[in-house]
Amino acid sequence: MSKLKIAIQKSGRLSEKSLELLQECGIKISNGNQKLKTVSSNFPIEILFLRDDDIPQYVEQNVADIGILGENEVWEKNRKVETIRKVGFGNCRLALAIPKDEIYTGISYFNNKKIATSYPKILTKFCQENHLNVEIEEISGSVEIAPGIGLANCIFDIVSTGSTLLMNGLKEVETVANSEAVLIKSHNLSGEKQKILDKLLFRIQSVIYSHENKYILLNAPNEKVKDIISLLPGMKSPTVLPLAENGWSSIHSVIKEDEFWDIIDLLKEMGAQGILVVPIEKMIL
Ligand SMILES: Nc1ncnc2c1ncn2[C@@H]1O[C@H](COP(=O)(O)OP(=O)(O)OP(=O)(O)O)[C@@H](O)[C@H]1O
Ligand SMILES: O=P(O)(O)OC[C@H]1O[C@H](OP(=O)(O)OP(=O)(O)O)[C@H](O)[C@@H]1O
Ligand SMILES: [Mg+2]
Repeated sequence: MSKLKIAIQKSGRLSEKSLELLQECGIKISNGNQKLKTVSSNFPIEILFLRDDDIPQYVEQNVADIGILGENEVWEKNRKVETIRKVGFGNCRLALAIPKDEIYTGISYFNNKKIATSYPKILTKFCQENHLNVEIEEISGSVEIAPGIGLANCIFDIVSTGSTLLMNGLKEVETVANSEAVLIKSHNLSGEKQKILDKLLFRIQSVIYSHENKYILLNAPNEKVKDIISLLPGMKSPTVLPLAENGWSSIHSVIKEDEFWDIIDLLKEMGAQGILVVPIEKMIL
C-alpha cells in the first residue's frame, strides 16, 4: 500500500505544533533525533522534516504529497500547489516597520526607501499595487537588525507580538497580510493517496473542532431553561436532564472557545449555577 508523504518544518516556529497535530490525529510517529524522514507505525504516512521555505517546491515536484507551512511562504514561493485548509496555529502578520522616531506620513513614506525583507515577492507585489518605488534588500533572517546597522531604512517582516520590533527600535506602520499555517497538496495525487488524505483531513477537522469548542454543563431553575438554551445551541440541540432536586435541570452543551467568557457572564445573570467547562478530546460532526 502506498504512503502519503507529508513535509513539515524540521525545526522552527511550526515544528512542534505540526507534529502535535499529527499525533492528535492518532498518528504514531517515532522521530529519532536528527532523523529527516520517518514513517508512522499505525497510519500510511511518511513524514519528511524540511526547511519550511523548501516545502512548496517539494510539493510542486511531488517529492512530498502534502505539507504544513505558513501561508506567507506559500505566497512568497508562488509554486503550483493547492492550499487545502488552515490548521489552527502559526498566526502572524506580514508588516512594514520603520525606526520608531520617524514620523510616518502614510504609505508614500516608503517611496525611494530601501526595505530589507525575506519576502521580496510579496513586497514587490504590494509596492506595485500601491505605486511605490522602493529598493528591496533581500536577506534570509534577523531582518529587524537591518535599519540599525545601516543596511536598509526600514523592514518588511513577520510580526506576532511585536516584541522583536520593539527590542530593535522599530514600529509597525502597515499590515500587508495576515498569515497562518496551512496544509497544501500537490496537484498530482493518485486516487489511492487522495483517499489517505481524505482520512487525514477528517481527523484534522475533528481535532480542530475539539480545540475550538468546549463542553459545558450547568444547573438551572426550570423556568430559566428556555432562555439559557437559547444561548447554548449545542451541536444539534442542548441536552436537558432533570436534577434530583425538584424544579431544577442540568443542561449540557457545546460552546465556542472564543465565545466562552461572554456567554458565561450571561448564563450567570440568568441564574445558572455549578457551571463546568471541560475540554473536548475529539469532536465529530
Ligand atoms: N513570531 C511568530 N509567531 C507566529 N508565527 C510565526 C512567527 N514567526 C514566524 N511564524 C510562522 O512560522 C513560520 C516559520 O517560522 P520560522 O521563524 O521558524 O522560519 P524559518 O526561520 O524560515 O525556518 P526554517 O529554518 O525552516 O527555514 C513562518 O513562515 C510563519 O508562517
Ligand atoms: O513579533 P514577535 O512575536 O517578536 O515575532 C516576530 C519574529 O518572529 C520571527 O522570527 P523567529 O523568532 O522565528 O526567528 P528567525 O528570524 O530565526 O526565524 C519573525 O521573523 C520575527 O523576527
Ligand atoms: Mg525558512
